[in-house]
Amino acid sequence: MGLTITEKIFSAHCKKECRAGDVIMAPVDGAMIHDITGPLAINVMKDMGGGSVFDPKKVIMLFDHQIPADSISAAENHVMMRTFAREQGIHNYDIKEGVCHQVVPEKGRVKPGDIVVGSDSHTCAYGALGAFSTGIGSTDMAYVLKFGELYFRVPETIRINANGKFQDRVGPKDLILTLAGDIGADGATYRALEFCGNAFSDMDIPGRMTCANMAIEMGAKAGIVPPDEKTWEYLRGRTDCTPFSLASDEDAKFFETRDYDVSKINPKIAVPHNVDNVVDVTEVAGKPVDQVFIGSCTNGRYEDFARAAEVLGDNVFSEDVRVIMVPASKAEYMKVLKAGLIEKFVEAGALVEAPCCGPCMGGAFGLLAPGEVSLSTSNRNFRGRQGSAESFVYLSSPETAAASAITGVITDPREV
Ligand SMILES: CC(C)[C@H](C(=O)O)[C@@H](O)C(=O)O
Ligand code: SF4
Repeated sequence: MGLTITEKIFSAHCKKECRAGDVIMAPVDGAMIHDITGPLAINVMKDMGGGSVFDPKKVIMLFDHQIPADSISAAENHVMMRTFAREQGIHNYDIKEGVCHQVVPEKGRVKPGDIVVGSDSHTCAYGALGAFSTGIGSTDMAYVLKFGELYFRVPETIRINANGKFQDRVGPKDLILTLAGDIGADGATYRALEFCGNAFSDMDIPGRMTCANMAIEMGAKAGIVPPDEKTWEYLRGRTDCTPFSLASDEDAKFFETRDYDVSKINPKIAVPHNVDNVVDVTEVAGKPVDQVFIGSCTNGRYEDFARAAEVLGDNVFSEDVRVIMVPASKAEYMKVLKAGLIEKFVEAGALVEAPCCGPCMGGAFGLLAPGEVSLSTSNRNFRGRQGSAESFVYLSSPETAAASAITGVITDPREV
């Protein structure tokens, strides 16, 4: 019987055949730590005897959640991590580059076939580039920092066959929200999702990142798009790896296969307070919103802002809505700027902020008061996620967010 992509990646790293269900130790090709979970990982590594990290070139450090430091304790964490980076010879992107799950692929720190771990649950995002990447806890990260390997249970794979063409103003975020609603928040626990079909082969890399990013919202360890020419094109100039083929064998054993015709997918909304509480936008259209956030590692790339700008057209945003836009990285910010979209959005009434996680998890700014409603292009809508435990977060695509920011209520982007 053949092997899945996931089984092939682990087999290559362990230099023996690995099958779903095997518990193995595997070396990692990258380990990402950020300002929230990095300090604990470093302190536990020191408790384990400290010493040198396994390979400073494979440790990725950056600050993105509480930046610039929004408290004395955050500033102290940053200082502690900067000191560790200097002592260990680790390159620290500091507060300058943006959100971890945009910076890691953007800087060529992951490539197809890699195993990359990060002390952040959305590390599965790099599956968009054909890697097995997954979030781990800070104490596991301490072990990885010291030894460069970690134990894994090789996950079974759920294959998603998505074919067809999206309707206008419907796209990758609506597809991944559809999957979250169908599979459920724990429906893929400890499985790997594999994204196949021409909906993915036609999809650009940012769209694939949106989908892979949210694999964890179904409990999945990974969300992998088999590498193709688009993958290698994206990596050209970012890494020195030469293209190779990596795909599941046709006779590989899948835990489950699900088929989707994306032309039938309508704009979707995840309704508070669960990501798998997904409905067609028409079911909640007309609901007033107080704040619209376009950004995060899920939908903070130039392509996401271009989608929003296309819907905005010559309109302005509603006077009753606070529109907060945060590109996911410096590089993405510059693309949005050079395309004249910062000016367009500011003229329309938006507040455009420097790259960071921002309102996504109620961090440094953009917090909601009790009773307030946010429509967000991020990936989580748990109670209290963006502020008061009495506030409400709805999740959507950039297109739906832009349409709703114009009207002041949740709006089907196909109707503006
Ligand atoms: C702060 C970090 C631990 C957390 C995560 O792991 O996902 C955050 O990035 C989030 O999105 O909730
Ligand atoms: S943008 Fe949001 S989801 Fe992404 S890493 Fe930051 S807090 Fe987590």
